[in-house]
Amino acid sequence: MTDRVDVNRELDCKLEYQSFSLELASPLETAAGTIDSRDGFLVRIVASTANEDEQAVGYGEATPLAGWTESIADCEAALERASVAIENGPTAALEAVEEQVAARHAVTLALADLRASREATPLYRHIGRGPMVGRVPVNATIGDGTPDETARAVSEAVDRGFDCCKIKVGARDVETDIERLQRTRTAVGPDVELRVDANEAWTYTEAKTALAAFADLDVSILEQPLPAGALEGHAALREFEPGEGVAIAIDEGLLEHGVDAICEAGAADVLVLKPMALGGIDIARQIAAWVQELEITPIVTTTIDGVVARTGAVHLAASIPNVPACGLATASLLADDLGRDPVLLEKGLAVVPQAKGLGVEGVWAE
Ligand SMILES: O=C(O)CCC(=O)C1=CC=C[C@@H](O)[C@@H]1C(=O)O
Ligand SMILES: [Mg+2]
Repeated sequence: MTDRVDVNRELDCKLEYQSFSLELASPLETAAGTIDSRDGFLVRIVASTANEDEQAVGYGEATPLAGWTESIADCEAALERASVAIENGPTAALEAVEEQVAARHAVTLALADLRASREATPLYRHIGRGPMVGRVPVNATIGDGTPDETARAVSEAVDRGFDCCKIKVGARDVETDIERLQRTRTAVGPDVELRVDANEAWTYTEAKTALAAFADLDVSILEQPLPAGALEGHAALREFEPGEGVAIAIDEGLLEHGVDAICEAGAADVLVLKPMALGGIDIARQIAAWVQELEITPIVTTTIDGVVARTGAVHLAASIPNVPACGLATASLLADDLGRDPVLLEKGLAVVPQAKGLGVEGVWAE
């Protein structure tokens, strides 16, 4: 992506940030704990350009998540440094947030939004230079629950038009998780794609038990069954015959090991890309292009973010050729948001904004 290098086009940039706190509509229960609110920073970069009458604005979002990114305090300190450094141009601002992934996500997104807006191009075409894309497929995200609650939640998502659902597992014993998936498969029939995400909860033995049962239930993807460190274990699960047909996805492990080590170990069929945790949509996009060449499938997900980061992730997904259903339908998990959502959901598809830049408006509190 050109943005990683050519960052000094704007003159007289100003970077400001505002803090926010968003409650979830109902807490998302996972094996790694409960997510009940999302606190972070909305970033705005305003640039004057060589043409004196012209002013361009870009928005970014830094929404740290414990265990995935820097802390809120470190994120704020990085944004504060960037707000000073930007007097010396965008490169200096980027250097100030280089080590803090959520802060870097916000600054790079704001710059990309600003530049795409000035080009009068939707963000996904600015970053990908690819064809027009109208929609990207998305999955519903279903938290932990009893077998009954799970079957009901998935059925409701299917009624809302989703044909792919990702279910959180690993918070209960493996037998109960298998029962949850059995009950769900019976309720929704064979045509709905079911994925599961264990968030590192299982031992190798537990993962094998689950995998064999999930193969019988036509589960398509098992995400991060083992601790992030267990690359060899994930590689062995890919070869485990009773689990054939279930793809193994790495999520947390990508942050710990990087792409090279995962490929070398043969640990993944699928990589989950969270731009907030990776340091920006530019980095996530580079990883997507790289792993597609190695026949690993990239999937984009949010970290349950506000509308600015979520829409950035939708543009990222739209810039990746043949991307499968992505974890981008997370707006409804929030009770409140930073502004109006420009991304409509239609029958399990996110409608990609075609306005210039991100296409997010009215988020800045004056
Ligand atoms: O992928 C999705 O459907 C939505 C995003 C999602 O599941 C997650 C977001 C943030 C933290 C995690 O618990 C979780 C994940 O592990 O993928
Ligand atoms: Mg995951």
